[in-house]
Amino acid sequence: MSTSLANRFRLPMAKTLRVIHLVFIFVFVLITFLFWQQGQLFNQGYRSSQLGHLESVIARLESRAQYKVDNLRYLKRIFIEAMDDPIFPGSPVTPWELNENTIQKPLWIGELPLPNSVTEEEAFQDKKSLEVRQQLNGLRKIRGLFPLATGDNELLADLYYISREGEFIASLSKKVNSLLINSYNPFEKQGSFVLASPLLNPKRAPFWTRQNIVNSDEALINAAIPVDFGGEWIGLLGIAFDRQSVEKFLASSLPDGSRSAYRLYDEQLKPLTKAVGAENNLQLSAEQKKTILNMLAEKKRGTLRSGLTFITFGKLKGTHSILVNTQTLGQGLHEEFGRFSLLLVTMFLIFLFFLLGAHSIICRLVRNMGNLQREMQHHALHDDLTGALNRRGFFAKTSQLSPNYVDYTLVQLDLDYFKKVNDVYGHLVGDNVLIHATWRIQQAIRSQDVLGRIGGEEFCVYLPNSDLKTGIRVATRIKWELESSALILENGLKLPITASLGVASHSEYPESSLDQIQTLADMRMYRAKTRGRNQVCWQDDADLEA
Ligand SMILES: Nc1nc2c(ncn2[C@@H]2O[C@H](COP(=O)(O)OP(=O)(O)OP(=O)(O)O)[C@@H](O)[C@H]2O)c(=O)[nH]1
Repeated sequence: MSTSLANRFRLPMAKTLRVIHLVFIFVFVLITFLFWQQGQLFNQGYRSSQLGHLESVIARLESRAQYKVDNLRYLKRIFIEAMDDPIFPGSPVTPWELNENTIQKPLWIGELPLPNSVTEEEAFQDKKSLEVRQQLNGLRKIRGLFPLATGDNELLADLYYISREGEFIASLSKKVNSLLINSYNPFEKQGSFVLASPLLNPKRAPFWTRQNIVNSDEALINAAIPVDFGGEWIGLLGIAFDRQSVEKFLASSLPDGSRSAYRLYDEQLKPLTKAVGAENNLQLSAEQKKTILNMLAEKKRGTLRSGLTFITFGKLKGTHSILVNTQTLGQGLHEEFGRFSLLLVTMFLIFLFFLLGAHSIICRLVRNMGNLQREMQHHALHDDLTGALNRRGFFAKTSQLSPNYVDYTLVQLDLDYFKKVNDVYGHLVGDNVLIHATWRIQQAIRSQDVLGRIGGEEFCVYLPNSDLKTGIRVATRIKWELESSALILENGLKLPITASLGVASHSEYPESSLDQIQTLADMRMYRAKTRGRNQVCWQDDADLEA
């Protein structure tokens, strides 16, 4: 089919496909936007739910911390009252309390490596011995309360008292004692003691401190309250938490069924505990720490998405610590928001699958329809036997071409004695002669020339940009091509093929239409027949008679 004819059918199909692509792109963008919007809502919901969890843990931690501080206040009162308690007036300090081997005992008296510390012997020989005894009375009284503080309430387990002069340290457990001693740094003069001074703490309020433990990464968290007696600051009453007890404390504050990992950090984001809750060994990177600290400088709580991990963080009041919650994608998917998000993603994928499927089916249908249409068009314009243009196709094509070419020439040709071929050898051989003749004619013409089978054994060749002379030359070449190539039959017999040709050119009658030129060529072809066949005729009767 010629390109212009083919284009007539290709263009609408390309246009239809373009419209289909656009419609599908529009649907895809619209639905993706709706899913994205829904995803944003889920995201916001997830953020606030994570913040809500964090808030609840922070609230529990703060209330537990407050509870401990309230108890410290209460114990301080008992302690001071007990110092004046006449129950043990002037009672001697029993030797086991002074013996260093008694360190295993719940109430241990030892010596902190304070500069200018007073030795035990000195403490009980000079005037200070009374004061020491008074303090021991107070501690005995508090110790009397220890049995009441068993079970879940571990408040008193890590309770300690340090006299201001560092003469003794006393607590329930040997572990806390040794941690306190190890965390003590005489050169820094102990943060707790500085913060307990009346100058820095005129209200004598409880406070929290963090002490590094020498030769380890661990730290001790202290809730402490200054103790004053007789108008003088005499020591510190406190509760010490080592890492395990802080972790226990944190774990007991987590909401039931939490799928997140919580970790407590100090103000510089140095970890105070291991991760507690759902297993998650995430280490905050330097970049993440920087971002979190920057965000915390502006507000108390925040969230951060880091890869597949979601981080929520918030400051704790009073304790100078930061609680960080991390949730991995896997952990999040077990929660309600995670399940909804998974459902949303699955629905989107299903939608995408169906959209792509529908798009491919519709495009295939349109292409098939286009191909079918092209095939039908091809059949409508072409001869099935020879593949050349049929009468309709030939005139459709040449009438399209002729306005572009001022001069054109037509060669009309008719095979000679074709009826005989059919009659003698049968129609099949007749068909083969037609196919063979078409092929031979095509050998004799140029690619821009148009060949059509316009009747049974009748052909017409359109020669664009050609005058009569050229037409005669081409017609003679066709005649020669046909007569010089007989069809070889199955039995080896050579079947000669000849044709009578009539040539007419538009240049002869410039005012004539294509139909008129074709009629003229046809008349000349008949003249060639009557003059004996197998010849080219380009003249009219008048010319011949002349
Ligand atoms: N095998 C075959 N024969 C065809 C086809 N189309 C037309 N014919 C036959 O072609 C023959 C044409 O015969 P005529 O018009 O008498 O022409 P002719 O026998 O070639 O004689 P002249 O043209 O005078 O030389 C007829 O017998 C048609 O049946 C075709 O597609 N296949």
